[in-house]
Parts: sequence; structure tokens; C-alpha cells
Amino acid sequence: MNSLQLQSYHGRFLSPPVRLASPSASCRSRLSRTITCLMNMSAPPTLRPVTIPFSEIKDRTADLSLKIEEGFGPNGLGIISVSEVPGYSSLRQNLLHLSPRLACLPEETRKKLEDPDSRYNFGWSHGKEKLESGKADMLKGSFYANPVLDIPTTEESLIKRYPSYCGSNIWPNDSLPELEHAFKALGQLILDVGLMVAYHCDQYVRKGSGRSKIEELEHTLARSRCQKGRLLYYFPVDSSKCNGKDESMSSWCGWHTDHGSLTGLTCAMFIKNGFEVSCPDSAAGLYIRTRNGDIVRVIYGKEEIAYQIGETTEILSQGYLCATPHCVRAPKGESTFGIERSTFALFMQPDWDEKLNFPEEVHIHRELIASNHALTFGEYSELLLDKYYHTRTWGSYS
Ligand SMILES: O=C(O)CCC(=O)C(=O)O
Ligand SMILES: [Fe+2]
Repeated sequence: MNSLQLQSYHGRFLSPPVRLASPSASCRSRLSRTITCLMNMSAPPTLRPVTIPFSEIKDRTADLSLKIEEGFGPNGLGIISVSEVPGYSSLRQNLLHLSPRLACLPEETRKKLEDPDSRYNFGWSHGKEKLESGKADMLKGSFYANPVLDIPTTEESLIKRYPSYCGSNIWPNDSLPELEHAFKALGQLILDVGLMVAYHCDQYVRKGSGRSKIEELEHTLARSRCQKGRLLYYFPVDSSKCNGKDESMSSWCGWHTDHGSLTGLTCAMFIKNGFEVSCPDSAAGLYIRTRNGDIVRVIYGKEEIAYQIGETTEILSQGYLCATPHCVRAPKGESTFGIERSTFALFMQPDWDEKLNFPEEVHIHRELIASNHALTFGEYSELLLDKYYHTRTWGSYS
């Protein structure tokens, strides 16, 4: 089993997950009935998350607390998927096909899409984040934008104070004009479905915690101006800095927890020579550390949107829902040379002004933030960026 290290990851950092009370026997048997274990021996098992059809998640009268418990509860994987979302499949295809095109734009074109002032949290970002080794991450490129608001605020003091959220989107209007529409359409859909997931999470927390007054995830996210989409492009295996000898699970993307509230994820697309292919290495892809401490590979269908919990939900739910540690393993072996990976993450996050009270029972970033301390989400994010993200020396931000 991999020992997890505290790691910086573009403002989304790994912290030791909080252990809650051990799961009941009934939870355990329910989980083992519903999880399909496809592979087991020395390698970590491959599991499917609990899947909730769109018709159920959109139903505000449905009681989905058992399914939310299976996915996000003390014995769950920390990830669920939503299936049969109308219109989703073509929006995913449209956007994921654009990431290789973006990544192979001429260097000076990509440079114009960079935004050092936001520490590369808007527009194109490549080689600006640190890997677990501390070296610059050349393995993937990212394109960041707020899919809902092009200009979240015009207030200069806010833009200075919270540049990673209050800055403006940068679209490649001349070089890849299709990107803006494709990015916004998919981001908005994942957000709409994510708010439905958030509603059912609130119901689950209210019921299970016995607290009538909770910080509602759904409303916190619905009023936020901080949604952030990330289109990820993992460079072909042989042309990246990866020498192919990296056996670790986190060879493409290091272990971390996302620091927002809820992350929506598409099923990744593998591409070779411009064509979609299936990945020849079945060990490649997304890995998760469950709240029981097990490391598992997680798979879900192309037609499904996956959602996992971020740190801010752990803080606002007072540890009732826990952030999900995850990483991505690169494919290995000669047959995988030339394979690129494209995927999209939507980080649903509170507004920069939203107050976070750090409760006693949550141990996230204790080295930085004392318990019973309160910070806004904007302050929390910038604090983490200050500590772990050393771009002030690279960019014009000073
Ligand atoms: O590439 C992936 O599948 C996950 C990416 C991720 O975890 C992130 O961007 O925070
Ligand atoms: Fe992540």
C-alpha cells in the first residue's frame, strides 16, 4: 500500500483523511453487494462506484440517503457516478477532443493564454505545478476557466486579493474558437447535476448527523461565483518527461485531495494519432484511497459523470463527509507509447466570501489553520497557494 505524502497540487492538496467511527456490519455487507470487484491479487482491486440514474438524482422527493452513504459514507469509495444525463455524452466528446488540439498550438499562442497573475489558475498552465518529487510537472497541460462567469467581479481590490478566482477567463478566440462554447456547455451541465448531488448530500448529512441546522452544500454552491473547470491533457507517454520507469500509482497525477467542495469528473478519453482508443494498460487511470484506507482503481462508464468530495465539504459538514484522496497512474509498456489522455474536472467551490469555520474534528491543514478558526474560502485558497505553490517567482504576481 502506498504511503501518502502531503503534496501540493495546483491548490488541491493531500491531507490525511479523517477517520470516522468504524462502519456498521450492515453497511459493510451492503457495500460488498454493490461493489463489483473486477480484479484482485497483488494489484489494487478495480471497483465501480455506486451509480445513481439522472431520473433519481433530479427527484427532490426521493430518499437517496442509502446510496449517498454507500458512495460517500464511512465505508464508501468517496466517489459516486450519475448515469443517463440527457445531452451529456456529446458535450463530453466535443470538449475532450479539443484538449490535444489546444496542447499542440504553437508555443507563442499558448503563452498568450497564460495568466501568471492568477498563478496560472486561468487559461493555459503547463510546467507550473510541482510533482511529488518537487520537480515541475511537465506530464500534463491544463486549461482553467470559470464556466459560468467570464468576469466574476470588476472590483480591483478583490482581483488583487483573490486572483485565482476573481480574475477573468481567457479564451483562445482566434486559435481554437470552439473551446469556449464546448467548455461552458459541459461545465454548466456538470454543475447542474452536481447541485442535485449536493442536495441529496445535504439530506444525508441532516438525517445522519441529527443536526437540523447544517451548512447546506447545495445553496453554498448555487450562490458561488468560484466554479472552476479544468480541461486536462496528459502528454503522450513517450514524449513526456516520464521515463517509463515510474512504477508508482501516482505517475501521471500525484496523490491529493481537491480543496473545493465537490468535484465533477468525466471518464477520461485516451487518444492515439488523433483517434479515440481504449487504453491497453488496464492498471492505468484514477486511483482512490477509501476512508477505510484501501487503495483501489476506480472505473466508470463514458456516459457517467463522477463526483467526489473535496476538503471544503469536509470542513462545512464538520467531518461528516470526507475529502477523497486520489491520483492518476500513467499507462506502461510499449503498446501504450503515443497514448494521450484527455479529461475534464469541474471544481465546485464556495464563493470567495463564504466563511469556513474549521471544526475541532477536522484535521485538514492543521499546520496552517488552527481548529475553531474561521477563514473565507478565498483566504483559505490563497493561503494554500502561498504555502505550496511557488509561482510568485515565475510570474508577475508580487
Ligand atoms: O485526471 C484525472 O482523472 C483527475 C484530475 C484531478 O484529480 C484534478 O485535476 O484535481
Ligand atoms: Fe483532483
